[in-house]
Amino acid sequence: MIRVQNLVKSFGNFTAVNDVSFDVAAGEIFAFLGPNGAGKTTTIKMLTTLLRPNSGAIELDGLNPETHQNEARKRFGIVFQDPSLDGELSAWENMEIHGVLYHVPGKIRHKRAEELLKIFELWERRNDQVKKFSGGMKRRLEIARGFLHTPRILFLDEPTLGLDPQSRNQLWSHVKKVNESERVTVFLTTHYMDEADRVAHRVGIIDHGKLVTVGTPKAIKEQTGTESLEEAFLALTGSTIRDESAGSADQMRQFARMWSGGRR
Ligand SMILES: Nc1ncnc2c1ncn2[C@@H]1O[C@H](COP(=O)(O)OP(=O)(O)OP(=O)(O)O)[C@@H](O)[C@H]1O
Repeated sequence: MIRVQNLVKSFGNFTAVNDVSFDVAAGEIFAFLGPNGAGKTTTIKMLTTLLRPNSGAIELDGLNPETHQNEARKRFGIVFQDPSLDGELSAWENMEIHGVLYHVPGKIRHKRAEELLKIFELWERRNDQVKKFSGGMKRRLEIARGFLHTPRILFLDEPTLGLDPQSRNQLWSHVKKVNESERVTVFLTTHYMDEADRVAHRVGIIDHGKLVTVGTPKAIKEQTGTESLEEAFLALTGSTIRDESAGSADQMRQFARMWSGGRR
């Protein structure tokens, strides 16, 4: 479903993503795990056609996003770290706008919005203004919205950042439900090791732009002789994961710009 070969992205002399290769199978939940600054967001931006790689190849659902950009974009949904909902509008209206932007026909759009709002436990609150929602509810709505146009792949960049453990668990149980019922491939980034361990079928550990290992959480722990991914990370990289607050503020804006024709 996703195939990445020898991907490289440099900013000036600095190589943010350094010769990264991996495959993600259809229907898989794949976690890209690494500390802040490891190169996760840069990789997601390249996969979602927001950034052009210096070199390497990407295939999404059999398509080369460089040559089939519009077709490729229709195949995926994306939820960035920063909120992109309109707080003045209701949950239902936020879903509607997204559906219209993606040209989902009215009948299908409404049926799907209802299903997703129910799965993500927001149906009762569909007519409330989003600004009155809790952080967890807003995240759930963003993810429900990301599924609206029935993407083949959903990209989630640090979706649980800043949420309490209960909201994180709730969010993942909903994502897993859609992943299982629709076989949507989910590519997520996180620096929460425990989360990757519980949620992902397979994990890729990235540090300083290099992919250190890829495998099931179980295999990675076995390979390193450790009990947790936290320890495995330490064994593989010689350092503990740095837990800082991630703060890139411009991704949705960039995405909007990209849709209107510009690209970095
Ligand atoms: N446009 C840019 N210009 C220069 N350096 C950049 C640019 N974008 C990212 N970087 C650098 O590339 C490195 C990787 O950044 P990236 O955002 O991919 O990390 P990350 O693993 O996603 O971390 P985070 O969770 O904080 O977003 C960082 O050192 C970052 O400062």
